[in-house]
Amino acid sequence: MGTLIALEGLDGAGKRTLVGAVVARLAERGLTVGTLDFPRYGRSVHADLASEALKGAHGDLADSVHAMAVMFALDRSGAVGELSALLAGHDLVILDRYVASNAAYGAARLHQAADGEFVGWVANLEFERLGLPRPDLQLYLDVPVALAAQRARGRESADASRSLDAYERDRGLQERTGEVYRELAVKDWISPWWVLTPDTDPVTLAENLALLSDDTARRDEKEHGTP
Ligand SMILES: Nc1ncnc2c1ncn2[C@@H]1O[C@H](COP(=O)(O)OP(=O)(O)O)[C@@H](O)[C@H]1O
Ligand SMILES: Cc1cn([C@H]2C[C@H](O)[C@@H](COP(=O)(O)OP(=O)(O)O)O2)c(=O)[nH]c1=O
Repeated sequence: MGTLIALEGLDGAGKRTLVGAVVARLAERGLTVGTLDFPRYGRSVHADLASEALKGAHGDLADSVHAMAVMFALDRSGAVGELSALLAGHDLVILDRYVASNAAYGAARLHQAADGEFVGWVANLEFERLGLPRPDLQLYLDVPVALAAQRARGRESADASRSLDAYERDRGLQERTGEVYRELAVKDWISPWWVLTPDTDPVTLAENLALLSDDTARRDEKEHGTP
């Protein structure tokens, strides 16, 4: 059973880039790593509907914080089998966004904090009702909003398919989302969190993740007799 790690952060924080670098370092160390990105655009009708709504389609769908969160949650629900298979076949599984994205963005839209009603509603919906696996570790890539926005804009001009959506255009929302993420990290919401800085070295991060994966494997062996 692999170690499940979720990487979180604002739009343009550099999540995708960091996952690529860390996976390469872990592979060099001989570890097997599975990856999955949420939302699963092009593979999940719920993810596509949410993305289209953020670009102005589907009437007032994007106006509803809860309806948008349900779309993203149903995308993940459709991936439960795929996640189980990834965990069964790899030492580590790294997710680019997971349940905490729903918690942070939704709470921020509602001007709530991490101890507010919305974050509890997300945990109940996704971990209890939909039965999604809890991550062993959550990483928050803590990048200043201005830097993340600059990177997201740079990506937009390099790739027309990555045009900015309603959340990415809303600087206030990005600021509040960052605050909720930091609060989730401080309270170790659902599982332990590590906060990463913009200059995080992928080599050191990979070393620490390899150590964590060893610990998890040893714990599983002790508890269940299987690595
Ligand atoms: N450490 C970094 N230094 C400079 N540019 C970066 C760094 N990380 C990412 N970028 C650039 O910033 C943009 C957004 O990065 P990306 O990994 O796609 O972010 P995210 O997945 O968090 O939205 C990309 O154009 C990427 O090349
Ligand atoms: C996965 C997920 C994303 N989001 C938000 C974060 C982003 O602003 C937006 C789109 O996700 P994102 O990963 O940024 O997709 P893109 O490749 O289009 O940049 O949806 C949620 O609100 N809840 C979720 O569960």
